[in-house]
Amino acid sequence: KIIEHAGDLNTQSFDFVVIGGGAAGNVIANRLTENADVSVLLLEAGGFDEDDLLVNVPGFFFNTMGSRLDWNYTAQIGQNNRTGPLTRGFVLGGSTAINGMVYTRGTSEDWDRYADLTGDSGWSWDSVQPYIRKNERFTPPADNHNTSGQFDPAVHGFNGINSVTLFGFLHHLDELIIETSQIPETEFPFNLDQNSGHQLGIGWSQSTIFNGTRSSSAASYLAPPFRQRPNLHILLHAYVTRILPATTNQSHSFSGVEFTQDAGETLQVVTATKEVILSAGTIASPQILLNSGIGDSESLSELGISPLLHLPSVGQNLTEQALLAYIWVVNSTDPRDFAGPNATALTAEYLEQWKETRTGPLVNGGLTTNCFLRLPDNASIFESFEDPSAGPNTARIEVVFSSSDIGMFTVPTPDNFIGASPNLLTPASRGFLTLNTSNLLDHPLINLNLLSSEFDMFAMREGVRSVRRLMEAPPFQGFILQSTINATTDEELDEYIRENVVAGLHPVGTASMSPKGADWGVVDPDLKLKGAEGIRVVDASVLPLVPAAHTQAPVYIVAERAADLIKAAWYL
Ligand SMILES: Cc1cc2nc3c(=O)[nH]c(=O)nc-3n(C[C@H](O)[C@H](O)[C@H](O)COP(=O)(O)OP(=O)(O)OC[C@H]3O[C@@H](n4cnc5c(N)ncnc54)[C@H](O)[C@@H]3O)c2cc1C
Repeated sequence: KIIEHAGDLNTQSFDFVVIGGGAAGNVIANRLTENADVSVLLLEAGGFDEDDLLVNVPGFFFNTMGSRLDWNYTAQIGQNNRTGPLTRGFVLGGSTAINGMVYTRGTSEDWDRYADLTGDSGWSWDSVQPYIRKNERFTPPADNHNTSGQFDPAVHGFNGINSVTLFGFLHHLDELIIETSQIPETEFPFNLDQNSGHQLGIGWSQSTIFNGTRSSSAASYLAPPFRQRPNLHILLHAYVTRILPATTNQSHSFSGVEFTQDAGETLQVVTATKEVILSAGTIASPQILLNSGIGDSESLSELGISPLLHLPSVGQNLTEQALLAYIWVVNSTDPRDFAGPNATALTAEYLEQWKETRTGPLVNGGLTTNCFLRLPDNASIFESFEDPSAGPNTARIEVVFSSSDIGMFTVPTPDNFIGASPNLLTPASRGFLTLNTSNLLDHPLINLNLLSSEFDMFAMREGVRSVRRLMEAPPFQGFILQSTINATTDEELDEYIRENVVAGLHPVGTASMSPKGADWGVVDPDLKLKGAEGIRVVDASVLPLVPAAHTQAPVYIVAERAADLIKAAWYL
């Protein structure tokens, strides 16, 4: 059950303590408590309100950024000395309760590369198929339209826990995008299902939405029948500060979890008799490890933290996608087609419709169509750079379309507009995260270091040019009135990009998997912390490279497999 005060727990000892109730943590909590003999305590720093409209109404997701549901981290962008927000969910459900709901698994090449890199064939595309099915339950869209020709049922699961669906409200912009994909010989061909392992081209987007309502990991994996299990305890407002060694002389065996419910005034400790599962996400998981003395010993000592385990890769290899908002002024007076100046007034009307029937413009998530692109494979940049994408069927750029995204953009003009923005999916640049102070409650220092590689700058420039070609396609004639980026030369584009690039909000890699015995990485392919007993990391931080995808589905897949690995290790 869900409780708010540690005093309401009737024991301080559990088989497993899971830190963080986000995408991964809630999968683990659910799967381990399938066995009634296993006790699990899930500690979540944020709160939970099942009826929160900000969470439940898919069309409100842009408003979650910077809200009470956001950790509100600030990160170094890595260009022109700029800083920017790095939104992460601060609520049960984690970032799945505030994200854009886009469901993309990455390509078969992405997963096969994970298998190669870690030396564990269990991470290959073929091997993770059962975990995709355990997670996914494909459901009809909110408007119950006929979906034939919009996805391939053969590559989907219909019996998993988390609902995935197609758009429930059709935008004119999407009609134009799909029309473009039907043009013979087009550079942007139609792809029936971008989650088949082959993602290139234009397709209908899939989203984690059920019956017009967001399906977060809390709504799905912690739905009432699961959260009512007597062996599952969920403690809210529990901010975990450190993981503690089992005894003072056995410093590489960990079992204690320290947390506070009163902003650090008092610290409490619970014990995991089997394992601590760290699922606090790409930012907080390495932060908790560092706070605990697990990281680069020298820099920990400099901060006054006693090093317990020397793992220099903790917080390194931070890999984040780079997004450049690209707004287009459009010739349309239909308020459903764009994020226009009347958005606020319309929102009230749309919300009434949503409340009454779970239909209307607010039932859609962040994307209703996707476009995944390669860049020219014969470009001279490849003479000096290895391709950072996973292979020839994996995109380098995604065009992020936005139509009725009320609240996302500060309206640049009084005109009506849409977004078609390049997102660099497979960056070569790497950032890092370190502690700022030894204060356990301070935010860490996050440097995303976006576009620091010359390859990434090249890819983003070409991404802008690809978007321009797309918007010049015949179906958009008469609809698109004006581009809001005037830069054309490489130099002009670079300057515009440096000034405007933002975080793609899919960071991974700060507690990376690597082969057993490797001299880099933080966890083994079974997600156990290297050189330690009693800790496993299960969340986006373990992905050694970012997939060419929005990251929630990959994290669900990792967590579903992790649950099986844990069960196998303990014969559960
Ligand atoms: C605004 C936004 C939009 C996004 N859009 C999409 C999208 O459309 N599609 C997609 O696939 N992905 C999207 N993502 C990314 C996706 O949501 C994440 O990759 C995924 O949720 C990561 O899962 P996780 O388990 O690693 O972390 P999270 O889901 O972030 O969960 C971490 C949990 O740990 C908790 N926690 C952190 N620190 C502590 C602590 N010290 N003590 C206790 N608890 C703690 C957090 O509160 C949170 O609940 C988006 C993310 C954001 C922020």
